[in-house]
Amino acid sequence: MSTHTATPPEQEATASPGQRILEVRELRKRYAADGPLVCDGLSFGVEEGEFVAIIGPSGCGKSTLLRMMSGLLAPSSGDVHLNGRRISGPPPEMALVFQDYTRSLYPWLTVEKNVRFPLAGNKRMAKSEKAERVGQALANVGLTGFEDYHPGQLSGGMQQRVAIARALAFQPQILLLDEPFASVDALTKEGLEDTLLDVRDRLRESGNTMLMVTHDIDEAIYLADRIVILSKPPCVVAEELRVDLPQPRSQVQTRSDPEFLRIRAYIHDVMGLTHQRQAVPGL
Ligand SMILES: Nc1ncnc2c1ncn2[C@@H]1O[C@H](COP(=O)(O)OP(=O)(O)OP(=O)(O)O)[C@@H](O)[C@H]1O
Repeated sequence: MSTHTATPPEQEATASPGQRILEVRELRKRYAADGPLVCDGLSFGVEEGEFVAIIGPSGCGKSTLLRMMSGLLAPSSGDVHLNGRRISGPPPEMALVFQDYTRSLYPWLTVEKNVRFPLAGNKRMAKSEKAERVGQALANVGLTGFEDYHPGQLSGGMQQRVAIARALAFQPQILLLDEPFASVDALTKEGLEDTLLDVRDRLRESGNTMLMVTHDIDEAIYLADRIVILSKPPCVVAEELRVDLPQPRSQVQTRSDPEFLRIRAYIHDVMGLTHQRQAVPGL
């Protein structure tokens, strides 16, 4: 635990009262037997319906953790349980959205076919249900009317919305997002954050859970119900914080809420980012 001095935002020590669906237990990772330890015993849980953000310093192991949680990367020790079952490969209840949408979409397929792609192999699902899911997912991200476009005809932000729609059409119980908005400009990013919150509000009743890795502290506070802060490498969980900001969130009001600013100051302190700027002589 860090030796931070700021007061933690007032909160209860326990997580929200949903059912715990994902459990990370004592995860350790070395990429090579003689290589450095990247993760050193990470443990935390995620409740059904929560939006959890994972933040930490650059290179601390956030993507490594997410890949282990999605079953794409085997831990050196420890394990991840989803719905009480140990994950040993990508589980069917999970979908992923990555930072680099240019590599996650098929440029030769239309938007509609890109979003339908993960459902295509499901022989037991009726064509009409696939069409309904694709239509609903595109509506959820505000892309109705763009079904016949190709990714190259869309802006970067729209392409990332296609990638989110594709994950949603799959109707995952849990959606994992790895720095999904890191490659878009600041204004587009705000729009995408709000798209994600809208989607989340619409799916909240069905228990949809979201877990996002980001290096952007403000983004984590704006979006999440709870934040897991990782330490410098080899990473451990430095702190878990509940974010009790009013819903629905607003880019202007939420970000200027005194509680938002207090949480941000606290996280900076936990992460050792609180610097005092020195006056430069002569300026
Ligand atoms: N495939 C790999 N083989 C060997 N080392 C790796 C591999 N992938 C990541 N690493 C190392 O693991 C450490 C953590 O990397 P990771 O990408 O998980 O961090 P991160 O917190 O997501 O970084 P960033 O914030 O910069 O995106 C780094 O030192 C990185 O060099």
